[in-house]
Amino acid sequence: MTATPTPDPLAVSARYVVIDIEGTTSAAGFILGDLYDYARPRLGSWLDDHADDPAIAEAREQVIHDAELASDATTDQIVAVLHEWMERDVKATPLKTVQGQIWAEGFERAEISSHFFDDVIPKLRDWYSHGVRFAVFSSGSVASQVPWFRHSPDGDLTGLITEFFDTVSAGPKKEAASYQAIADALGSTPGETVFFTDNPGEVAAAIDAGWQVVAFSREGEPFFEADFGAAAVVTSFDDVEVVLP
Ligand SMILES: CSCCC(=O)C(=O)COP(=O)(O)O
Ligand SMILES: [Mg+2]
Repeated sequence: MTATPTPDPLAVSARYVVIDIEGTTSAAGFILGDLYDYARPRLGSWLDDHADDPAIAEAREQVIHDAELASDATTDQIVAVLHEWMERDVKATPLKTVQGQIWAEGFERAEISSHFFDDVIPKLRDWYSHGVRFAVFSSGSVASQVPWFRHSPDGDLTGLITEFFDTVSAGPKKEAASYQAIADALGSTPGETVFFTDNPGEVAAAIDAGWQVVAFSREGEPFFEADFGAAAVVTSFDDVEVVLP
């Protein structure tokens, strides 16, 4: 019997691997299920109880602006917009700010936990042990990214992550300038930095910034078998081998 040859892993030479979360390290269904279900009924009271927090006040103003609500819009009106964005998984920064604070409290209370595909954590640990360093760039706010990695099913992973970036600290994920800002913050060059993501728009922006990109096409995820343009496409972290330059 002839054995089916195992394709060689995709070889990537990089100092920094910057990772997206939803669709790349973790299932969209888990985030849109467990996490969204946790946030949805808590949005209104969170907005009211934290009205003095400048980040929440700004989020409120941004929703009013983006959804063209009246300047004196009620909390219920704002929550209706947030619910509608959640329905469509719109990656709007004000939504991510409010969700992120709610989730951070949920993780702290052990009422929610995170999810990683089986192939992810062993590879993060292996590459880290060989000197590769990691950063996160997600639409989810840094306030939620940190506990997401701290409360993984395999323990605290935050020691593996050099820095966390979101759309507030780095900028929109579909703009090349955001990737330049991240490389600058990491003290890395675009050429020695690789972005792992599932989103074709993010693939294009990172390539525009001169980064290496690995596109994740995972079965069951929103961008499975999408057109990833010039990027190398894989289905799992097991399909990749990252080595230092
Ligand atoms: C930190 S868990 C919540 C992640 C989230 O809200 C999100 O929108 C993730 O989107 P990504 O940019 O990682 O695809
Ligand atoms: Mg994603």
